[in-house]
Amino acid sequence: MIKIAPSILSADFVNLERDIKRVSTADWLHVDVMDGHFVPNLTIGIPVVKSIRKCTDMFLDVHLMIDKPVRYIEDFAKAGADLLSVHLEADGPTGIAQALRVMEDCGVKKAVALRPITSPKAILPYLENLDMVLVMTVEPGFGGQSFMADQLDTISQVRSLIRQYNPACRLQVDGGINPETARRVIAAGADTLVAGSAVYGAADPAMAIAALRG
Ligand SMILES: O=C(CO)[C@@H](O)[C@H](O)COP(=O)(O)O
Ligand SMILES: [Fe+2]
Repeated sequence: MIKIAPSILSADFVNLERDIKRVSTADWLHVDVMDGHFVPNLTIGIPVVKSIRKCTDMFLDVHLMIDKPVRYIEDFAKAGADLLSVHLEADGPTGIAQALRVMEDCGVKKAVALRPITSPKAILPYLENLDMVLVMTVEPGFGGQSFMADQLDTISQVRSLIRQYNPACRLQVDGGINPETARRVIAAGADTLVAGSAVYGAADPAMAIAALRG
């Protein structure tokens, strides 16, 4: 079952509540948190997630593009995140394992994310314990970038590891997703699609969400 997660990075932040309601036909809401260190951009943090939680019942999928994320897992969980993704490049193996343990203790779903450069095999130490793997199909940091087709092979490899070690784990892709790239990533094994500009750049976001489902 394909899930669509519009990224509010492409929403109008002055009218965030209105823009969240405009994507209510989607399955999840994707929230991009950037710290200006792990990626060269600053976006939103804990207080905004807390406010979003008050204005929607949608599943909040929070993509943490921050260094040493273990420091903030509990805060994001308390703010109302349903799922947290931590980048494997954002800390050493001990820090990542700790972050996943805190997620478990807080009762949020657990995901790891991969930059395009990172080998699919890097997920192996964690895979059996994950709810989702996020494969980036652009360099993290900004919305509106072009899809990196060479990531299709990474998606296929992650899908085969998931099949082998944890078939219930979801496979999310993020970056440059539109109806055409959606078709290609689904064929490669993705089941959860993030889309920012393709949804919020459309005159009718509900139609754009339907188009992504194929
Ligand atoms: O995590 C990120 C960017 O780092 C994404 O979630 C983007 O916000 C997706 O935007 P589009 O590529 O769909 O415009
Ligand atoms: Fe994202």
